Amino acid sequence: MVHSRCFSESSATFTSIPILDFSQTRSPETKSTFLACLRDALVNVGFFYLQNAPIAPLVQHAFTVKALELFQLPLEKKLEIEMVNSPHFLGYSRLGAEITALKPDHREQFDFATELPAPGPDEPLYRNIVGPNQWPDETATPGFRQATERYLSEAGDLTESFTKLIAEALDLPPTALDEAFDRPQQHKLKLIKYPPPPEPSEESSGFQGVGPHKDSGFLTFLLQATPHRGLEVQNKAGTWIPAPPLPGTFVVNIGRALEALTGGICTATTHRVSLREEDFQDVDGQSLGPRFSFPVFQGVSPDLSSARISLVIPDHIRRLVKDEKVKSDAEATFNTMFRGSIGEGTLVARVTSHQDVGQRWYPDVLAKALQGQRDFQSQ
Ligand SMILES: O=C(O)CCC(=O)C(=O)O
Ligand SMILES: [Fe+2]
Repeated sequence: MVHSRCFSESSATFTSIPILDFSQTRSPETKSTFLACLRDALVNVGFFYLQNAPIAPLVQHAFTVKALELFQLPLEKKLEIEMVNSPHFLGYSRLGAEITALKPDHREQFDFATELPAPGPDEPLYRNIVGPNQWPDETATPGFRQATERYLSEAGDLTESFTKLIAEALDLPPTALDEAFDRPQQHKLKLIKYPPPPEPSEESSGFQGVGPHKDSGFLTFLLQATPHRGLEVQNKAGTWIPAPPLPGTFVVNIGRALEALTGGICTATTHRVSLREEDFQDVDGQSLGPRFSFPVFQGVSPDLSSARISLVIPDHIRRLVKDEKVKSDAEATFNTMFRGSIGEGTLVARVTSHQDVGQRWYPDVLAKALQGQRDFQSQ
């Protein structure tokens, strides 16, 4: 079985991904069941499917249509908003431009975010992970910006409801995590296209959609917009568990910021997208075309550090956490970097993923990050 409704407790060596139903949060009788399932997913799995999320299907649909149109623009139009122009890591990344776990990802993507101004010159460098978007030419994609901002705004409201639910699932007051966020808070929306993998060959073997990684933010809300399989989640025994798209659901997962804030009680789980030829075909062997997925990464205040946050998590919740170390901890080199401020850790993660942006805007940070990676590997 690939996934399960939350009937019983999972363990850190989960073999299925729980399904939570957001509509249960609306009545006091069912909310406690929801919170129990959420608690289990937070401490053991780090991933769950969410049904009945309050993002209107029409808003999802309008955004998806516009997102697919955006990918159809000619390359020169996309390059007008190439990410390398932006010190805020927003804009277009060509196929293969992003690196995860030391290898290029076989995907093309656009990064957008809640529209906010760039930081002032006196603010810390890492605050530049927040800043204004590069929007595509409105005449080339009429209505794109509006549909995207609408979607991101509804997703932003959902992140706020979830922040309260997570606090409650940890038996904390609903507002306990509020201090982790800026007002307004910037969230990121990534539009991703994974073209079908090249014919298997010597060079293409080991092609990755996106390599094993943990997300940097608080929570991620992922819309799998096509029926392809490929997303996989690693349990603490190191086994990869598939997370295929379930119609009408989002895949929600915990990022490093939430893990750091809760001192590791909530677990940020490693995941990847594999590109297998068979995942790009339907049951009759017909091509499904490219895979599209749209994650929203819930941001936190870049100034936040685990040293500054005073969360006292009750003992009975702490006791739920089994002290199992994952056997292969992807990108473990980032672990120590999240001990400073989250903004600093995130900037290091970004320059390592987008080295062209790093080279242009943050050459010193990039040099240090690459040295850190080399030192880690030679240990
Ligand atoms: O495409 C997906 O399904 C997952 C993408 C992902 O994990 C990421 O971009 O962080
Ligand atoms: Fe991810």
